[in-house]
Amino acid sequence: MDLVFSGCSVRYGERVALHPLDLRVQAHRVGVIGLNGSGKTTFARLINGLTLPSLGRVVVNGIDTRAEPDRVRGEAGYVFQNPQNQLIMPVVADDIRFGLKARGATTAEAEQRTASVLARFGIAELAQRRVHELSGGELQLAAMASVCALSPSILVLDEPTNQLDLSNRRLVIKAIETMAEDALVVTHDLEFAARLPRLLLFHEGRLVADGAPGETIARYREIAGC
Ligand SMILES: Nc1ncnc2c1ncn2[C@@H]1O[C@H](COP(=O)(O)OP(=O)(O)OP(=O)(O)O)[C@@H](O)[C@H]1O
Repeated sequence: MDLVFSGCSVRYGERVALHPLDLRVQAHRVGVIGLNGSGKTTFARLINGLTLPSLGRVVVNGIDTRAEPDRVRGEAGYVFQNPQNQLIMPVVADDIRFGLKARGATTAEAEQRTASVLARFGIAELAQRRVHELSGGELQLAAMASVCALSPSILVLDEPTNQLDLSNRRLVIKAIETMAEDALVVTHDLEFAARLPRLLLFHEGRLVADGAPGETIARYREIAGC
């Protein structure tokens, strides 16, 4: 991925969620850590134009998020913190097909790509399952499959291991670590963060560290006082 943030800030009324940020991220994998409310999700949402900067600009693989919102959504897929809010159809395979057809796939293409992405994430048996009956890990994998079906170059994942048991957590981490797409992961899971090559640390809406996991997590522990 090649992300360029230039003088980029986000305000919600009087509240500054992100102070002016100048940053370039050229990486295959990057993690984002920080305390609750530090600006991680705000930062992540800028990448596919879900949030637009109040000032400045964000350019993702050469695409300006404000100028070309549709293109940037195709380039960067976003997996939400609560995947049950993301899967809008009641049945897993229908949700994936729906997304593909909404982007112009024929019925045959949608069938083929749905089967292939479910197989890729090892969840072919979930095709006909009802979304609201899935476990947390199954839901997370289904949401990732649904986004990857649309062939983004970058996947932005907001707390993908949140509330997963050890076994589902391992499955989801493996899926992220082995995917060909670039991935930017917002996480409170420091064991997982430590496996990523580069971490960004946010504090009170500012980027306060950017580097290898050891030093960045150490800085985070100082900030958190533990
Ligand atoms: N839509 C919104 N309207 C008003 N304030 C918002 C909105 N979204 C976020 N904020 C505020 O912006 C700040 C940063 O929020 P953000 O969600 O980016 O933090 P975060 O680091 O992702 O937190 P968490 O770890 O709790 O998910 C917080 O003070 C939050 O209350």
